Amino acid sequence: MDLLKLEFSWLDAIDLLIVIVLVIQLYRLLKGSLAFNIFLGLCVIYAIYFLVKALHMTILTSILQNIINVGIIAIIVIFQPEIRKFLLVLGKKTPLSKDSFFTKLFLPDKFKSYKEEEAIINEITLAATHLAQKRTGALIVIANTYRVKFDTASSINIDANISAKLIESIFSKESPLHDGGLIIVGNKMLAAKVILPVSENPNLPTRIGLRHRSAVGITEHSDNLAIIVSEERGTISVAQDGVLSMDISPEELKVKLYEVMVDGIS
Ligand SMILES: Nc1ncnc2c1ncn2[C@@H]1O[C@H](COP(=O)(O)OP(=O)(O)OP(=O)(O)O)[C@@H](O)[C@H]1O
Repeated sequence: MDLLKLEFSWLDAIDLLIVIVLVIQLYRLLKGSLAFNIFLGLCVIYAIYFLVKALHMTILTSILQNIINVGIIAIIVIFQPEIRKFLLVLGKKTPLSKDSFFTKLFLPDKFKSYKEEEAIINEITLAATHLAQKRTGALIVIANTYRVKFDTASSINIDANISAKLIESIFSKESPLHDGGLIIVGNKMLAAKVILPVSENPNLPTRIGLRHRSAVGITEHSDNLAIIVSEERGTISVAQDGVLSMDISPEELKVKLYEVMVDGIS
């Protein structure tokens, strides 16, 4: 009997832990995005529903019950990109995902490739630092998958190795490729002059323009990291998960790039 009780309490603890982890993941995913406000609105509706139910207010309870029933479908439609991303994050943390501890343990040759990634990180950081010093605007997207979707109508395919000098020349004001974003996937620069989706998040600072807004936009529904060099202020910023971290140092940029390109954290 006691054993049964113990088992129950363990299960309860695990249950609670899983719920906490899921809520934290959900919070991290939605933080700073428009969906976060919708999420808060839904929490308020749920809270009111439980309150009126506890108070036995039958009419209000049945109205809210109906709203919640329809709301499940609405949630799936509204949060479709977030749900997709949430599942992606969960998949990444499984023991068989490509960046997991177990995979690295049994596939030690993954470690060998870090040298190449370190070199790439240094090149990108160097380029961003030089561009910031020269107050040359730039927008670089580090995409985590080859399936990255971007508008190809105006973009130019490059498929080149990553080098600081090439990145700097792409964004130099005389270059025909300097407008728009540069897409990097793995160890290649895939395309330049890419038009990115502009974020409609009303919580972004009003002083930022389209370069920063489109950097946020491309990270809102995908696993990308976007690096922005401000032409106006000569500073480096990054966008990730729809959140903009402004005016970071080259060292901080390096850490971000490590997280994305080596640790596979996003
Ligand atoms: N949708 C877009 N996708 C990619 N790049 C864009 C997009 N819209 C604008 N840009 C780039 O941003 C440049 C304009 O930047 P703008 O001054 O509006 O932004 P900002 O965030 O204030 O940046 P900065 O601090 O460098 O001035 C354009 O010349 C173009 O290169």
